[in-house]
Amino acid sequence: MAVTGVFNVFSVRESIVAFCAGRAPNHHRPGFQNALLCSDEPRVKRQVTPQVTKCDISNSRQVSGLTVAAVMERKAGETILSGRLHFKKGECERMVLKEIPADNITRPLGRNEVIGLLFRLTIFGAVTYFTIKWMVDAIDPTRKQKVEAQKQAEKLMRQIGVQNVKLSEYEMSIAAHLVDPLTMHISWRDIAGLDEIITELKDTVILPVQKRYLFEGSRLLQPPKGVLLYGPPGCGKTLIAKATAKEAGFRFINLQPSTLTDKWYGESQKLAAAVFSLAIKLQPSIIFIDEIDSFLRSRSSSDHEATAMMKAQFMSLWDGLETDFNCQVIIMGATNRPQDLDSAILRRMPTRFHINQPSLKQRRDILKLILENEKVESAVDLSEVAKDTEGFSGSDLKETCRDAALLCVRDFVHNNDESADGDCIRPICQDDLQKAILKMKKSRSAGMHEAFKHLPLD
Ligand SMILES: Nc1ncnc2c1ncn2[C@@H]1O[C@H](COP(=O)(O)OP(=O)(O)OP(=O)(O)O)[C@@H](O)[C@H]1O
Repeated sequence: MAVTGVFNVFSVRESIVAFCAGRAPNHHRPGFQNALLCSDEPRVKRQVTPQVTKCDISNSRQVSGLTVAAVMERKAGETILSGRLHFKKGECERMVLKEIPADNITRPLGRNEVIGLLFRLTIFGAVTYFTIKWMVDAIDPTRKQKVEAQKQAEKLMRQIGVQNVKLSEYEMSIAAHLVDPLTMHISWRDIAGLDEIITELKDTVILPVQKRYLFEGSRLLQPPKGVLLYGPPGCGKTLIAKATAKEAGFRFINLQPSTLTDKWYGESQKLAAAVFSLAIKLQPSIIFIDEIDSFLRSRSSSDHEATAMMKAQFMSLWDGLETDFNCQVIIMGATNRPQDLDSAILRRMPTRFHINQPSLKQRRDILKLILENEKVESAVDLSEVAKDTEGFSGSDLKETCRDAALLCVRDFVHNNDESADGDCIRPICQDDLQKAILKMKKSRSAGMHEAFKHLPLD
């Protein structure tokens, strides 16, 4: 077996020693010394010349596999010999030595050497960086989720016609929550009984963005950067936010607070920053945060450090929007519990709309809208239904109408041939609506706990 090695060998005056790289000359291995001309014997000394081609090394196994940088100095300060030694078992096969002027060792590095060194360092750095990144990616439990989000985001960006906008990895994961305007069919027409709020929203939020030229000269008349919709559940807050985005032509980022809670330290802050940078890149845009109280509730000492930092960062990024007068990004929050919101957040949401339980007239309007395209008997008195649905939210009214319509289908299925034409389903009558109202009242009074009491727990 041939053993190839490059060795450091140097002589101090008349004695020649060999050493492994990184070892002091006098700490070399004995075997190495024997093999590598590291003796004061005249025979060996003679061999350390460029002319020597053969050398007996009985102990070569000790250096097997060792590669050592080689410098050989015959007489201190005079000439330096460097060479590559090739060993076969037991003997030195070839020894090529060439003379290097001593200056070459002490002179500063040349331009090409520096470039070469930098090149090697760059390659080494890049390889290290990508290896570490690959390892971190491999052990990241949310990686699959991130890849999915990225694909979804790319698809949505194409759908909303956003091109040539470069997004970071974090912005991509937020972009997955963009709402495709094509799938957003909500308009003002789909909201009943909230005309006053809609008019106010149009004037305070949409107008300053749509007719910017009217407001350009004034800092006072800028669109609000924060809008809060508050009121009981199911009364149309989300509906209003979506319709605002649709009617104003804003891009709509439906931000789920859970998106910002990442296991990895520091990731949440990067994601929070990405929400704002993405919204700015896509402006005019609305960042909609449903149940904003769950995310930006009053800060307390029991808050996790990462959560507290993320909240603080969210607020400071929000302030950034406030100071940029050309920025067309609005944060719209919806909550059922405004009292739980952090006061610093409330201050940033000066434009507030209270969307309360619908009044009698509002309920009538909502019922009319919900049943607009359904088959309803002409004798149905919606005012009567509105009276009987005191305390119902818009969502309850919708559910009631759905139940009434289902009663018609059920009747049809039980009393008729299923293969018959769907046109035979009878229209909704007053009685259906009354039954549905009763059912809804029952489930409302029972409450959630009662409703789930009898469900098995597993
Ligand atoms: N004013 C309304 N006009 C028409 N439909 C309404 C109205 N209010 C509520 N609805 C119906 O109720 C559903 C739920 O409304 P929405 O999601 O906007 O309520 P929300 O106030 O955001 O509720 P939550 O606080 O639980 O999120 C809507 O999809 C819609 O069908």
